[in-house]
This record gives sequence, structure tokens and C-alpha cells, in this order.
Amino acid sequence: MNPSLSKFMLAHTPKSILNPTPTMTTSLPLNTGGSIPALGLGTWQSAPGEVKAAVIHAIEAGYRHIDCAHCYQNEDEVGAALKEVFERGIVKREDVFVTSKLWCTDHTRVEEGLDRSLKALGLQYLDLYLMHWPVPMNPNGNHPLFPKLPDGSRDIDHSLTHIQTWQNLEALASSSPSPKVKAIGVANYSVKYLTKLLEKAKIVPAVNQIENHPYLPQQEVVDFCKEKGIHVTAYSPFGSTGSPMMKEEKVQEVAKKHSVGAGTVLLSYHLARGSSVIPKSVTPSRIDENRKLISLDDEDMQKLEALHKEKGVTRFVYPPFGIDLGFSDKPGGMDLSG
Ligand SMILES: NC(=O)C1=CN([C@@H]2O[C@H](COP(=O)(O)OP(=O)(O)OC[C@H]3O[C@@H](n4cnc5c(N)ncnc54)[C@H](OP(=O)(O)O)[C@@H]3O)[C@@H](O)[C@H]2O)C=CC1
Ligand SMILES: O=C[C@H](O)[C@@H](O)[C@@H](O)[C@H](O)C(=O)O
Repeated sequence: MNPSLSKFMLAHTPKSILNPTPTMTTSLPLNTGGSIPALGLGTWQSAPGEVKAAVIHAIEAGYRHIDCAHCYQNEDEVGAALKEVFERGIVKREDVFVTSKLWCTDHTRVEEGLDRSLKALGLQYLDLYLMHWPVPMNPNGNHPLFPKLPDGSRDIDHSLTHIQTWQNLEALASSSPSPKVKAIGVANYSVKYLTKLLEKAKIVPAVNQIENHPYLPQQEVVDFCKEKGIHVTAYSPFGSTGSPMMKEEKVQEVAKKHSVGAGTVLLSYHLARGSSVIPKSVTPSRIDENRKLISLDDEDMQKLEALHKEKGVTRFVYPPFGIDLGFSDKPGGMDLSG
């Protein structure tokens, strides 16, 4: 085609055609050659007794991505839900993207941690296995998940670093003949920790799952991940428990402009940035509502991107590890970056 004609057509093509409206099953590429569905169901703090119904409802409603973790203490119920949807023929195993995470007390026994999650979930393989935090904790402490020292602080295991944990995950991902994980990644990694990891890594993490919303855009992490080919998944998109971000005035203004709910704006913000997003709900009507995504325009994004400067950076999820994880909004603590 004549180059000036193609330039003209590009300039006059509606933006909606160039950037089609994302849908919940829009697939985003991973550096493994695979892909991840743009929207997943979160399961943290989804109580046993509620999470099975939530997962079944989500799959029936079209979700194809479930975010789990051993630490959530509900993987057996998620597994029961998956068993049911597979048996009822609603979806096949290969049509659902299942993520789980290696908990901090399992850094010295990654295969055991993985096998425990696979057993609870009733699966032969995971689509993605993440290191939940770059912080090893005592595997033989006074609590299986949250061991503490007598002074009440978290019982950190200083016998290994997150880099050794990553090397053990790499071995799992490259085991033959068929690895039990299709992809490995990390969560809660700052640029500082990622830089140290990449110096030694043979496999670049497929994903970095981080807290992300307009009060905590983490632009430096998102940009760094993009440069290194690491996909970002945004967690706590509504500001976690009680969804405080939904009340934000500017979010509501954007929602009103597009005649959608505040949740749609908060989820669509990540799609506009090339990230996937994993809202949690155990409420059927909200699980349905959270499927809706739209294309936000530059004006909307500018408004949302200015929010953390106007209101201050706010991080809703920051466990008391006592460790400096390299995030500029949370200085202090021991440096374990290696
Ligand atoms: N890697 C990590 O360290 C972390 C990962 N995650 C993952 O991300 C997921 C999402 O983050 P999470 O912290 O749970 O919080 P979210 O930001 O997803 O918010 C969840 C809260 O919002 C409510 N909610 C959901 N949808 C709506 C709606 N449409 N209208 C009003 N309220 C709504 C939920 O209530 P209800 O359920 O009662 O409907 C719940 O109280 C987690 O579940 C987990 O899978 C989260 C934190 C850390
Ligand atoms: O994924 C969710 C969060 O990371 C959660 O697992 C942690 O915040 C945990 O409750 C902790 O206290 O360390």
C-alpha cells in the first residue's frame, strides 16, 4: 500500500479499532511463548465454605484464570470447584489458567511446596508457579505459615537467599520429561530485587505479580518488567479488603463518563498498561460485574495516573516481614536482595 495512504488511514481509524476493547479472555503474551488471560479471579481471604461456589460461578461466567496460593489455606476447595467444572464438562483443564505460589516457609523445599499445591488443587500441572515473596522463612518454626521469634517478629530463614530459591524453581521448570509447571515467576519484586535476580537467573521470570492500582502505580517496576520481557499481573486492584479504591472520586468521575461502575475503571486501567488483573470476590453479582472491561482513553489515564501524586502513594498489602523489599514507599528493614 502507498505509505502516505496507510499513514492517512492510521490517522483516521477510530482508536477503538486500533485498540479493540479488551475482554476478560483477551490473552496477553508471556516470555515462555504461552499466554495469560487478562482477567483472573483472586482467592485470597475467600473463606472455605465460600470459595468453591465462587470459583464455580466464575468459571460458569466465563473466567478462565484463577489465582491461588498455598498460604490462602483454601486450595483444597478451589480444587473441589475445578474438579466439578471439569466433570460437568464446562471447561477442560487446558482451557483454565491456574496460578499458585510457593509460600515463604517452603523456600528450602520448593518441589514439596509445589506438590502440596498440586495435590490440593487436584491438578497434574500449574500454568504458573510464583515465588510469593522474596523472603525465606523458617521451615521448622513455631507456625507452619507464619513462624515468629520470641520477640514477635517474623522468623526469617537466613540460610538461603531468594536467588537460590529461584534457582530451585528453575530446576522444576526445566525438569523432564514433562515439568509440573508451565511457567515460573515472582511476586512482590521491586526493581532492586529483580535486578539482583536477573544477574544470576537462567530463566527470566514470566510474571511479576505486584500490588497495583492508581494509588500505587509502581511505574518504575512496570517499566522495568516491560524492558525485561516480564509480564505484570496487578493484585489488589480495588485496594484489597472492603475495596477502598472504589470510593475514589476521580475513579467515579471516569466511571460516570463511560456509564460503567468504578470497578470496571479500576480493572481496565491495568489492561491499558498491558497488565493482567486478578480481582477477588466471593459475591456472585460482583464476580459477574467484574467481567466488564473497557478501553480507557488518554484523558482517563492521565486523570488516574495523577491520583497517587494528589492523594499520596498508598500500599494496602505489606506484611510485617521487617525486610527492606526495595520499594521506595516502604524504606527500612534488613536488605535481603542478595
Ligand atoms: N501475590 C501477593 O502477595 C498477593 C496476591 N493477591 C491476589 O490478588 C487478588 C486480589 O486482591 P485482594 O487483595 O483480594 O483485593 P481486591 O482489590 O481484589 O478487593 C477485594 C475486595 O473487593 C470486594 N469486591 C470485589 N468486587 C467488588 C465489586 N464489584 N464491588 C464492590 N466490592 C467488590 C471484595 O468483596 P467480596 O469478596 O465480599 O465480594 C473484597 O472485599 C487476591 O485475592 C489474590 O489472589 C492479593 C494480595 C497479595
Ligand atoms: O497474597 C496475599 C498476601 O501476600 C498474603 O499472603 C500475605 O500478606 C500474608 O497474609 C502475610 O501476612 O504474609
